[in-house]
Amino acid sequence: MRGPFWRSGLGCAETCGRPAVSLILRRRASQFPGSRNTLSKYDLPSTPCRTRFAPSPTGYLHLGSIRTALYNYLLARATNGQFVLRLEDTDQSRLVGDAEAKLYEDLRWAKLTYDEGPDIGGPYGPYRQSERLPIYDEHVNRLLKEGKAYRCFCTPKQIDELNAAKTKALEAGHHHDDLKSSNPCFHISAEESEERASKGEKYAVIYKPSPTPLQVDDIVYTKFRNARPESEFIIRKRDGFPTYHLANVVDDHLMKITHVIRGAEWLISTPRHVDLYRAFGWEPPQFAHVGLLVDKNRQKLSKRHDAVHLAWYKQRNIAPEALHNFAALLGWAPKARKEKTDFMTLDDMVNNFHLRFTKGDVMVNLHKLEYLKEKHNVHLISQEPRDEAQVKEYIVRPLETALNGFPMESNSDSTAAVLPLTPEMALQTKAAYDQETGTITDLAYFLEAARFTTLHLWNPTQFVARYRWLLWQPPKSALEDSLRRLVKMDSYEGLTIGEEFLNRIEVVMFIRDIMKSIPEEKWNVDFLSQAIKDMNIKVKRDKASPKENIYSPLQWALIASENGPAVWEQMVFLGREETLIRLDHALEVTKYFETAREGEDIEGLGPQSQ
Ligand SMILES: Nc1ncnc2c1ncn2[C@@H]1O[C@H](COP(=O)(O)OP(=O)(O)OP(=O)(O)O)[C@@H](O)[C@H]1O
Repeated sequence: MRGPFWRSGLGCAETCGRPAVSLILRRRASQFPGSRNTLSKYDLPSTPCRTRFAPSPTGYLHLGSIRTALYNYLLARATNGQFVLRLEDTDQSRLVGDAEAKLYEDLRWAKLTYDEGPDIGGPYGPYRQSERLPIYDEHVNRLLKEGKAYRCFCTPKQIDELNAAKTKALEAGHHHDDLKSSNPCFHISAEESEERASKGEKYAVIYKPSPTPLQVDDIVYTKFRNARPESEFIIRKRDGFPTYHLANVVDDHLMKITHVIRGAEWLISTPRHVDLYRAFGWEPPQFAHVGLLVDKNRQKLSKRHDAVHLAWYKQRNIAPEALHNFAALLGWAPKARKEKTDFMTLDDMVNNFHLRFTKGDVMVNLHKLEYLKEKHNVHLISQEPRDEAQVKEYIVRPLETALNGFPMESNSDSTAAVLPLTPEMALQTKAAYDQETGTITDLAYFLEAARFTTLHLWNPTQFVARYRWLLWQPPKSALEDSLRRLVKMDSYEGLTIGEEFLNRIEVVMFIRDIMKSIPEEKWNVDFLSQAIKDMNIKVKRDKASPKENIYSPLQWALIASENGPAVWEQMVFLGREETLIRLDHALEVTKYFETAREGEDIEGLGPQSQ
């Protein structure tokens, strides 16, 4: 439905007064006049602030709205003030059934506790706008009585016709301002207007704005004014509900809100709000219009555009604390340099809060979320005392789920086994992870692996998949598979297959023999790294083959992969006993394949494992 001509064309002004974002997004921050910051505005007020988060229940919370909620929460907490939740449910046509219940659930999950709200009440309730209609009526009547607004009895059809006429007139060269009050209802006398309303005729109420553009003092955008005076705008719709413009002004005033932190899509409408404050003779609150969070197409994250809601983050096991850091840092940063690199708790944020927000849209990059998730994990692990419930929820449980997705091979597994798995080979596994119950029995073991592997715990599935051979499963079937592939090749990296087999057998035997001579007490990173480097020099000197380093065959023998953490780190992690078992096993299995290959019993090497 198109709106009447006297509306400025701002979004769904015809239904609720909420702006269409695309219009606003095209207007970049740098285009806003008077955008120089003044420092004092960034400091926190010395008196308690009352802030509010006022979503509409027309969908679920997303990153953009939760960040706004967080900033308001932080300001209230940082000044010992109050954080108010208000439900802006005046756009009845867009209500989503379970949005309100979900809002409470999401805010609880996000740990953004509010002091007053629709579900808990408070001294300035009700906090659901649909329950405040008499309050808005009272204020609309006041503006009508004072001649600052007038009733429009036009039907939607008439409004469409008026709009069409206005478009035509503009096309014919008439100036926008000349047509401002060409609404016929503007000229209806106060008596007639009263009478028609009292007879039950449906009407909207239109505000007559100030003839000169008004200035907004904004913390982020400093002094802002629109180039033109405001067009007339609706403050009460034909269905009796107020538009956003009226409701937010009346509510913020009556609820004694001192600071309004909201998305920059509202900046352009704020002169209207300031105009209304003036009309009522009220002092406006302090505004801070924060940059919009946008996706890679520069589209505002919004319910209208199906931005991913909080459930997405919950499903990915993102802790609220990680989300706080992620959301807060999109357009704000703590003052102290050191803290920028640290993981912040909600309390840290409260203690470091200030009002210096960045201007302009902020594009959301989810990679940073992974980084913060990892930081949160590190925070959980290193915290003293540890919050065991959180460690369980965000580290242990996801790891167990990942581990259970990769069941350990058993001796009776006939799909891969050529050589029997000795019981000792499952040594590490049994100690750290109980496959029977699917639970981790030694978390420290996994944390240690996460410490020295490059792939951290933020993605446990990848972590476990990549390091399963190192973590809890000897690389038996993987070694066999790689050899099975090798015997079917003609050559391997410049060597014949026979030379490659010989090379592996020689190198692994050489390493194994030296490793066996290293006692337990010298089994540490320093000693092993030196020993392995020395071995490598020796092999390079003695062997004239192109495969003159020991790292690749060694990695392969230990974890059936040529990539991984430094081999000495792996050896220390596995321990002396397990390392020697693995080297023995790699040697045995390579010899076995070499014998079969020489006897050309390639097909008899057993079925391929998955
Ligand atoms: N992408 C965003 N960036 C910054 N602030 C946002 C963003 N989305 C919402 N907000 C702010 O969060 C608060 C609540 O938003 P609201 O419930 O209207 O969500 P919305 O997604 O903007 O909804 P709609 O799609 O209906 O416009 C408002 O102050 C709004 O300015």
